[in-house]
Amino acid sequence: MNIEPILMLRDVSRRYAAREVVKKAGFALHPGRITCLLGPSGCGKSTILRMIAGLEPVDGGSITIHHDVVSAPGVLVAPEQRGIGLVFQDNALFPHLNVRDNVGFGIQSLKPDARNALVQELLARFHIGHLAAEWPHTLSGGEQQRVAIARALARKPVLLLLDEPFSNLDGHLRATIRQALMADLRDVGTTVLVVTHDPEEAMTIADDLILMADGRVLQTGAPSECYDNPVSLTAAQLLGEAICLPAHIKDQFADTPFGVLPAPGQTDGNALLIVRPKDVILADEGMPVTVLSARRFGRETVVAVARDAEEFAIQTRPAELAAGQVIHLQLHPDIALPRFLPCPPD
Ligand SMILES: Nc1ncnc2c1ncn2[C@@H]1O[C@H](COP(=O)(O)OP(=O)(O)OP(=O)(O)O)[C@@H](O)[C@H]1O
Repeated sequence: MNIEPILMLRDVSRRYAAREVVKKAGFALHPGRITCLLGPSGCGKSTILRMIAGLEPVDGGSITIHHDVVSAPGVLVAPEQRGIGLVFQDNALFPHLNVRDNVGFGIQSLKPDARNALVQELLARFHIGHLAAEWPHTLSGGEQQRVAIARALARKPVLLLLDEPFSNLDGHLRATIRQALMADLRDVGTTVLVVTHDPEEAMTIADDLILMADGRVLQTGAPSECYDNPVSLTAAQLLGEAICLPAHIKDQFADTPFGVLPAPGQTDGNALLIVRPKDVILADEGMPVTVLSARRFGRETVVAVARDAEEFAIQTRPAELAAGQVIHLQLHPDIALPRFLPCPPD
């Protein structure tokens, strides 16, 4: 991407006592884009967010906003001087202020008319104008979140950080609230970094993804690119089920349990074939596997199968399958190029 990044992390590390919890992490955030930082619990996501916000120092590497170094060993620009908005999981509204005053809290230096106009604009933009005189404790989780985000945006931050923003919302409302809120944030054009451990959430809302595990950034890129072309088995599994099968590559072709497949540009030798469950179909002939169980979910059946010592799941249309039955699998004809990883993968 040619556009100048708003924020850059270069080789950022963080230690707690002797334990390094963020290890040479690097990525860039670009203006107006929604980026999701995805990784399992404890992998260092919140620590990265706190370092970006200036709430913690870095032990190694640097963070720049536009071209200014805001964090480096011995450098720590104060949070309020970074122009970054941060909304935590609990939203942390001021309980003694109504919605209007919560939103206007950070802009008291503005003249009253300008302040009122901006608050009105944000209340309308985030569909909370009717709640202006309400107290935080009377609001639903989703409403509180809109107030917290409007309050953060009132200071016109260059970047908005959201830490697990949807984790407190009820399951059935979550997707609807998420979709509406992200649409509003897109309309505002703010640059947003969202921390989540939910792959579906990340795939749904992100323009750009950052995949993390064990303190390291594994991969950055568009969600579809990360999903279809994972750089490692760990990266593949962060975004959902990945089927991993042995392959042997020779002269740009791979010998795999699905037969011989094209493998352009791949190095000769043992490799792993990585495919998504959606890329595998039932067929009359192909790779034989034994059904372990079959469970119907709506219009799909999830079939757990075993091939030698490997077990994995595939998705298929409703089919009568019994445990112990041998079925045959092929790769979906629409699959572009199968993905191979060097062996061992990680
Ligand atoms: N102040 C601290 N002192 C010591 N260890 C800490 C501190 N903060 C975080 N850690 C540890 O650092 C690691 C990374 O924590 P962090 O909160 O960044 O992970 P996370 O990916 O955000 O996890 P979660 O999704 O569960 O919030 C964890 O093992 C955590 O226990």
